[in-house]
Amino acid sequence: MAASMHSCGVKTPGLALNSKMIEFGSTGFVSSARLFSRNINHSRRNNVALRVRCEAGRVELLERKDSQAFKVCSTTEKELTSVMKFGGSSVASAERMKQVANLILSFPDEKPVVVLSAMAKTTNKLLMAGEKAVCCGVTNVDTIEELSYIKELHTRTAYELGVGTTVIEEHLEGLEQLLKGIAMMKELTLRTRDYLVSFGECMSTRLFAAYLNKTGHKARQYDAFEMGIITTDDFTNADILEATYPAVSKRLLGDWNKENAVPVVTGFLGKGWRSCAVTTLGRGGSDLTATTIGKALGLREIQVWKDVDGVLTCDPNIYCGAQPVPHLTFDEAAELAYFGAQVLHPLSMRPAREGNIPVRVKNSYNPTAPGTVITRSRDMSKAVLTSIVLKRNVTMLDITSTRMLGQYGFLAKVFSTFEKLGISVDVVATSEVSISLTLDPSKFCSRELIQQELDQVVEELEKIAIVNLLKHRSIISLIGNVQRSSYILEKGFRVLRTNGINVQMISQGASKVNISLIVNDDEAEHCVKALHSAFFESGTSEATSERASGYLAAAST
Ligand SMILES: Nc1ncnc2c1ncn2[C@@H]1O[C@H](COP(=O)(O)OP(=O)(O)O)[C@@H](O)[C@H]1O
Ligand SMILES: N[C@@H](CC(=O)OP(=O)(O)O)C(=O)O
Repeated sequence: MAASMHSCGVKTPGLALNSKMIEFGSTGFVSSARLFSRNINHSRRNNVALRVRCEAGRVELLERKDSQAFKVCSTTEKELTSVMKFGGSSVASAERMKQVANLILSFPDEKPVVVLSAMAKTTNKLLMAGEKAVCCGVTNVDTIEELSYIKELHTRTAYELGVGTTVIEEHLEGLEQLLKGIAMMKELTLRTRDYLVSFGECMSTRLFAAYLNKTGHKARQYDAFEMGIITTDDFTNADILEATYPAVSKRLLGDWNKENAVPVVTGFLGKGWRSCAVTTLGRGGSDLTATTIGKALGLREIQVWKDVDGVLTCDPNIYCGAQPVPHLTFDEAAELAYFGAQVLHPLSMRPAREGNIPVRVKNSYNPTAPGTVITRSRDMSKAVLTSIVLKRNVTMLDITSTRMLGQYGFLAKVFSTFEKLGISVDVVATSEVSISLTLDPSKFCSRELIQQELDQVVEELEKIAIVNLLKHRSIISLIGNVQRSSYILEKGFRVLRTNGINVQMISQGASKVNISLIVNDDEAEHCVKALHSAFFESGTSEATSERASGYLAAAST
């Protein structure tokens, strides 16, 4: 289809607006066709927010936020269209960076904001180098193996990309200086840790932008902490603040309108609003950077490019027969990420859901695979189980009130203890006098503090209850259509019983997309495999759920 544009006046009740109408012809025009097929389009220009419906070649105005003159967003104009985020696995080497550049350029109608993570392994190596620097002495910093690895990787990549090392020299020198500082101080604070890992994203984006420029495609590198990503000062796990959205929009759109250079932005990083220091958004945080930018600019789509064919039915490291899930809702994806599926950052769905922007999870190693599309809603009529997620090494607490039945305030007292100690709870099941809940050790302040904090929790709770602390448990989350929870539970428990597994706690989240089961760590992988085989390989996956419907129909008669 071809799109032609002509000016017209769109009249809506109470508003006479100047706009353009898009008409579709009959020859190929990819981006307009996409606009057409997506049906609803959002546009933000000159502080005017529009919602338009594109149907039968016409653009109908649904909503606008003020009464100034505006233009309907047209893909024939050079507007930023999407975010394309590439994780560390996608930019692991010069060869991979070249392929990613080709991939981006293979969508000539896309005008993306590119978000990059650090080159694969870099973040872990930086953290390791920091740990070693604490105790190796200033004079030995240059012998730290991880420092040599990072220097060698980035220098080689610069040469192989043909961009020279000038763009990263300052950072490589700065990194060594920082490690010497850590060695001198003999300590690595959370704040320093964030500054240290930021070198990874700062270097990958500089190399990539330089490569695009070298190949004749105008690009501009941005450090997120200089570009308006404003966060809390919770180093290593900072939250994005609202002020980010207008700041990012102003900066990126302002520059784009002036110079039309592809923005290449560091994922994972932000700037603490009080400290003004570099912060990070938690491991895997580049996904959150991508959705935040997508929402800030009101873009059409957010793409996160990984090394797998989308979100899979379970972790492929647990079971290699995991299959791609074609469609998820924001709620399902958020639950899946929160309960441990490494593929998405736990908070990354929030901005996408708020902006109602579809997120597409794609494989940069296999770009033609359809991937997973994540949207606000989807057809659940055939959905049973979508994905199985495993979170290992959780601690479970059984808390039984020492008072009589019917005592009010028990739950409040228990939860106020967690609030006081700043510890978050994952899964909860309650009766009138007892509570079972799980705590995620990865959310404790630091590894060394885990036992100390646990002892403190138990000590506090023992003032009002008998406490039983159970370590080395796993949460298996069944993400799916909880309208079919009885069927999922019946089948799931049958599988677990056959395999001799004793479930120690069960909880169905208020989100209604997740049933969580707690089992011993050493049984968990086996459970996931058995459940996967029963739900996805014996004809009761989403694609073939009729038997489930049949079961429900039979059960209700
Ligand atoms: N349910 C799942 N679906 C897809 N990938 C998963 C799932 N659970 C765990 N993974 C792991 O997540 C990895 C992708 O996430 P991540 O490493 O953060 O990618 P990137 O670094 O490219 O952003 C995959 O390689 C896979 O091993
Ligand atoms: N480099 C950071 C941020 C990130 O998002 O990485 P990735 O996209 O490779 O998961 C990390 O390793 O946590």
